[in-house]
Parts: sequence; C-alpha cells; structure tokens
Amino acid sequence: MNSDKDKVNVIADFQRWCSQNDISLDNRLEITYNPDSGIHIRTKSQSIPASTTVSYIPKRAVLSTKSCSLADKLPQDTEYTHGLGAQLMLALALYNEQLRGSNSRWYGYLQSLPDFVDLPMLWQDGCEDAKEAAHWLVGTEVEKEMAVSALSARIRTFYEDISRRFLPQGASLASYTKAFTLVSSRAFIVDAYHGLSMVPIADAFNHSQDNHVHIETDFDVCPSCGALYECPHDDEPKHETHVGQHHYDSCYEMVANIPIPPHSEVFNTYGETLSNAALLARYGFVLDVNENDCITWSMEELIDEADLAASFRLAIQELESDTSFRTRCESSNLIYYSNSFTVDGDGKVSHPLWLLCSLTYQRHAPSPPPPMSVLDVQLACEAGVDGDASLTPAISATASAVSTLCCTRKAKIKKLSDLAPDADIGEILDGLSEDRPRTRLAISYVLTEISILECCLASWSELVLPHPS
Ligand SMILES: C[S@@+](CC[C@H](N)C(=O)[O-])C[C@H]1O[C@@H](n2cnc3c(N)ncnc32)[C@H](O)[C@@H]1O
Repeated sequence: MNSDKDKVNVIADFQRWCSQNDISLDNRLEITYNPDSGIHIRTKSQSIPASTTVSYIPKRAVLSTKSCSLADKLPQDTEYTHGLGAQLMLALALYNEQLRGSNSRWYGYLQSLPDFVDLPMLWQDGCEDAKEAAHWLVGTEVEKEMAVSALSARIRTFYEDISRRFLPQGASLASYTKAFTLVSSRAFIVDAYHGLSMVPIADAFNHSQDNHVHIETDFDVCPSCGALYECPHDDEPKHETHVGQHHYDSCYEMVANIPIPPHSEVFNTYGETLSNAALLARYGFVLDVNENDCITWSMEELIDEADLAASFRLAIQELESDTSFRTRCESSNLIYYSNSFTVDGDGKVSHPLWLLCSLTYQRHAPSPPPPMSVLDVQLACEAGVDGDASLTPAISATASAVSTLCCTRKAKIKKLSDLAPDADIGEILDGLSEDRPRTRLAISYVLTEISILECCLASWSELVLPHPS
C-alpha cells in the first residue's frame, strides 16, 4: 500500500464497504489522501452549513469488543472497560479481525488503515533514527505520557497472558503492538455498550484544535445490550415508550459545529486539551502551535515532607475559598489559575505550583506571611507599584524556588547533559538530514519544552533579589 495509486484503490474499496454497511458521507465531502496528511476528509466545491450531520455511522458498523468475532469469548472484567485495559482488549479484537482477512466483516475498512502508526513507544528498539529520537525524549512530557517501560511491559504481558489464548497460529507480539498503535491513534469511546471502538469514517478525519466536526452519540445506552430505549436489563424504564424512536437513534453522527468552507480539509478534534506531548505519544504527530503545551509535575515529585503537604492543603483550601483569589491570579503576568502543578506555554506558573514554591521558602520561617499577602505584593511588583517591602524577600525566595524547579526540570532532559552547555539545539535540528524524521520530530518537540522553561525562568528572574555580597 505504498503508492498514491494504491491509496486511490484502497479508498474506493473503503467507500464501497461503507455503502454496503449503510455508512453515509455527505456528498459535498470526499475521502482523499496525501503523504503528509494520510487519509483525510475534504470539502469539494460547496460549503457545508453549521449543524449539518455530515455522516451517519450505524452502530452495528463499529468494531468493538462487543461487536467483533471474539465478542462471546473475551473477558468482560471492568479493568478492560476503560483506560489502557480497554485499549489492550480492543487491539486484540482489531488484530483478530485483521488476521481473519476477507472473512472479517470489516475487511474493506481494515484495508484502508495504515499498517501501523509510528508512535514513540515503538522507537526504542528501532533503527538509528528511532533510537536517537527516543533518546531525545527521555525526561520530557512525552515520556511521562507514554510511561514508556510500563506501557511496553503491559502490552507484552497482555499479549502473553490474554491475547495468545484467542489468536490463531501465526499471530505475533510485533503485529499485536502495531494493532495497538492503531487503537491508540484512532479509537473513540462511543457509548456505555460498545465503549472504546474503531469507528469507520469518523476516524478518517485528522485533528485540529479549531475543528469543524465532532462525533455525537447517545452515551447512556444499556451497558448489557446497547438498547437506547427500554430493555429487559432495565431496573427502571429509561424512556416511556419506543414510539417516536428515530431511525438515526441507531447511528453515531458526525456533525458540523461551524460552517465548513469549500475546497478545505475538514478536521475533527481528538480532545480539546491535548498537548503536543500527548499528541506525539498517542497519535504520532505534533501541531505547529499548540496552546495546550505545558510542563507538568506530580504532587509526589514536588512534596517530600508530610508537614509541607499538610500546610499546602490548608493554604490552598483557604486561598481558593476566597472568591477574589481567582481574579487576582488572572491579573498576574506570571501566575495563572489551574488545578494542576504546571507551567503553561507562556511560561506562567499555575497557582498550586506558585503556592508550593512560596511555602517551600516559608516552611522554616517562625511566622510566615499569609500567601494572599505575598500574592498581593507580587502583583504590585509586577505592576511596578511599591508594596509591603517586608514581603519582598518572600517574593524573591518564591521566584528562586520557581527558577530552581525550571532548571532542575531542564536538567532532566537527558540528552541535554550529553551536549555542551552552550549547544544550539536549533542548529542541531537544522543540521539533521531529511532521512531522520523521528529525530527531527523529537528535537522540535524538545525545543518547545526548553522554550517554555526558559520563558518561565526569564520572567521570574526579574523578581529574584541579588544575594547580599
Ligand atoms: C484518526 S487517524 C486520521 C486519519 C489518518 N490521517 C489516516 O491516514 O488514516 C489519526 C492519525 O492521523 C494523523 N493525523 C491526524 N491529525 C493530524 C494532523 N493535524 N497533522 C498530522 N497528522 C495528523 C496521525 O498519523 C494520527 O495518528
């Protein structure tokens, strides 16, 4: 399936399969292919108004653990209904259908899928380019997203312990892992019955934060049989009557959320909050600009003392219960309101992270100032207005703590320690040949993290007082 001509045939076969399975696509749209975007959906010469349903996908056409040929045999334990467990089980269902070849009722759909998606989880044991790229990602958010070794180990264990029981002779861990990459990059949670599923046509749309379409489903169906209306599994009737049930109740729909212009690619969104780290780890690509990019810390990474944890919990509760606190944060150029320990794409520090940095300094102080007062003086400093000078050391120490955090985090990007301190990573990227696509992708991602950390360092360094000599 390498040439464009092959792709044209594959798309034609897929479209035939779609009509045989009553999957519709608005005739103002076409399925198309190019090497950069892969298979994707475009408008032809006409625009499409907002709220148009551009595709109806009958529920029976989705490939899930409930609809696949192994459905009666697969374990139904709750650990496989969500998260990684659901992905592993769906990858088993998908791989089994792939092995069934033309005997699978999804054959025309399966033929349209790439062999695998080049996710970083495959890079560790790959070619030089892959290994080098994997090395660049050590210590980054992408590594956290993948939980690298844990993910590979879980896939292997699941394959050995569960998948092998159900798969025919000739199955292999390598091919099961490829099926897993397809699930990671294409599956949707559709409803309480099918759960995580492969959804033909819906998964042909590429991702953008400014998406044109979204999937609409009635999630709340019977988890035992998928019925939207009354069924024998109901404790209480869901709906009063079957009367009025619409044909489309048995379909998932792709609906336009904004008008779609002619001659343009039509995008879905895989998640409105996905950062480039998440996109790279789960889907194998990054956006040129991604407003969700950030550096994250877990509570465990930051707090190593029970006393500090206790004073943090108390202080955060107190701050957040003050109705003006959020507005105060929003007026800062250095702090933003968020419920995580993060530095955002503009180098701003989330309020829990700021509080922790502030408390770290104060934990040995005999009578620490209230965090709200420290914040107020900091806001005054940011605005160039004089505040309570007795609190300036507290602000300076908070800024030092933020700086230390950023430097420590930068030092965790392992590849940087192999390079001279003044190495120009942009130059390294520019000097890389085109036959190193993974390394190029990894370095350009690392540059984003470095730029976030340096932006944060630069803005907070202005608040650090010089040490008395
Ligand atoms: C749900 S599929 C979309 C259809 C896919 N293009 C194909 O050829 O089958 C998701 C995959 O499409 C690609 N993709 C989606 N959005 C993209 C984007 N904005 N830029 C580059 N690749 C994208 C990535 O390879 C991703 O893993």
